[in-house]
Amino acid sequence: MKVTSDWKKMKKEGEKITMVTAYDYPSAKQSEAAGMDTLLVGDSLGMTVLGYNSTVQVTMDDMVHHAKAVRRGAPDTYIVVDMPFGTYHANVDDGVGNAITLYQKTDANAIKLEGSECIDIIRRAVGAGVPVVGHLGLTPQSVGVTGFRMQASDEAAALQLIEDAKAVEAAGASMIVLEAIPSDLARKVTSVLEIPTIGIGAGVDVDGQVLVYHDVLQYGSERLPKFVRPFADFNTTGVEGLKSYAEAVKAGTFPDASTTYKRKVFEE
Ligand SMILES: Nc1nc(=O)c2c([nH]1)NC[C@@H]1CN(c3ccc(C(=O)N[C@@H](CCC(=O)O)C(=O)O)cc3)CN21
Ligand SMILES: CC(C)C(=O)C(=O)O
Ligand SMILES: [Mg+2]
Repeated sequence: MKVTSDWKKMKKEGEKITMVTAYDYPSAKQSEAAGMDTLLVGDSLGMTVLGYNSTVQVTMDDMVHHAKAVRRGAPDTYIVVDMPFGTYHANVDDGVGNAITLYQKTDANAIKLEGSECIDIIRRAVGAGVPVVGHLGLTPQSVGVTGFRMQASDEAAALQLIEDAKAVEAAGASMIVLEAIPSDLARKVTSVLEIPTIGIGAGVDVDGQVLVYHDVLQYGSERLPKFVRPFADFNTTGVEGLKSYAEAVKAGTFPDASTTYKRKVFEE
């Protein structure tokens, strides 16, 4: 299993970092079997597995519940877990307390929080021994303010994002997720930081990539963000499998001898 200090080393050696979200025992098991460098228990689980229209409804209890299942499915993989909306903005003390609670209850390797408002929380959480991952650009917990669209598209916003990234690094973060930003900005941020950048909709000139499990496999998610390339089609194969099952039941061909207990309990 990777440890927090490996991320900077991989960046230095130019080895790309692979990350995918995982939300439960089977997605974690598959991702570990696929050899992912790291898993993200993303608050996107609110949308992909709970059916909400944003991540804003996701609670601390939801994150703990799912992250514990992911740890059971991927005991030997570095796991990052998202701090959910509303658990780190009221004040610094509660934010640090919630970071510690989430880390301790889930046995994750790091927590992730969105934006540059929370520099003090990052510094104190890292000081308390909790590895932290930052997240800049499109920060979905602010969907009501920004919408789900590309961020930092003018020069002033791009320069601000570079300053924010430096501040997140200086506060002690060990990686930064860059979501939905122009690729030349992502390249610039990547070149000025020592910690790796993990892109999602940030182009190829970053230190690693993350995608949502359900987008990679086309599992339930219908409208894919622009930056997704699907690598399998479980929407099709899954529905085909279920249809075949229903047809076999209707036709009386399932169950058959091989799926039926043979023991007789009544005299003929
Ligand atoms: N399944 C899934 N995949 C994700 O990558 C993801 C989630 N869910 N939920 C949380 C956020 C939301 N994300 C998104 C969603 C859409 C765009 C997107 O490509 N939007 C279009 C249109 C935006 C508009 O309305 O103008 C774009 O071209 O930017 C980007 C990120 C990324 N995250
Ligand atoms: C898309 C990634 C970066 C995320 O934060 C999530 O899945 O919640
Ligand atoms: Mg998230």
